[in-house]
Amino acid sequence: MSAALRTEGLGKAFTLHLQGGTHIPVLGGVDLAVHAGECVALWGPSGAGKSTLMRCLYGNYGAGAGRIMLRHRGADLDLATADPRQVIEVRRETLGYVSQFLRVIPRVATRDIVAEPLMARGMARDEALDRANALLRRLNLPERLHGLPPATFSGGEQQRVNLARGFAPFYPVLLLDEPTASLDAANRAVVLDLIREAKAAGAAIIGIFHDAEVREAVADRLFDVLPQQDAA
Ligand SMILES: Nc1ncnc2c1ncn2[C@@H]1O[C@H](COP(=O)(O)OP(=O)(O)OP(=O)(O)O)[C@@H](O)[C@H]1O
Repeated sequence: MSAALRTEGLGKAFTLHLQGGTHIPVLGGVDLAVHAGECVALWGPSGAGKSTLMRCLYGNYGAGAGRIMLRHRGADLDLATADPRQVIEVRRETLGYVSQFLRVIPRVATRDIVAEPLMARGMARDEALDRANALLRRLNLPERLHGLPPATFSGGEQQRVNLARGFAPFYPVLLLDEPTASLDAANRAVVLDLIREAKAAGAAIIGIFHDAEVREAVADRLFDVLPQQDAA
């Protein structure tokens, strides 16, 4: 069976235009393949490029080299060369991303932020809000907060809003950047269950998990991200 997501020779470097054009190679020759129902943990020292790889996979950073082949609508699509319209469609249907920090949309209530990706797929508003509230409850976010914009929420509360939004629809490929970093033990356990359920439903998951307990609980294998100076 073909991988849900695979990279071929993926490379990424940054050029610091304000620092005399300093060139920083971060990723080179990355060949990663993740299949349905498995969770791969990115592994490597601080600064190796794990978050950069995640952002390339989601299309937030353009790839400098190589291909990012995503199984989308039954065919392989190269995200490295996909046009913006395709990227929007891919993010709606196939590829989810729970980043470390919630990007707060001013004045939008928490339950609407969580329900939005469901409605984008055509779910009726009432049903989407029910699912949003249920997930927020499961993540122990107090009911009184569901109707408020999350701008003033604590770090852990915002992370749970982000998680509820990321797990609300089923994504065949899900990227998780430190999904439990700001959470207490009880909520960490809920997130582990959500990850296990997504895997059981067939999601291919790529994660950065600094917490060893979390990593050992959900990751099927590690993928080494090597600092470029070491890899050269
Ligand atoms: N937008 C950017 N512009 C310039 N350099 C960047 C940019 N983003 C990341 N880098 C550099 O790329 C390297 C890899 O950073 P990245 O955040 O991907 O590492 P990481 O493996 O996720 O680290 P950590 O485990 O500490 O979070 C670092 O040297 C960082 O300074």
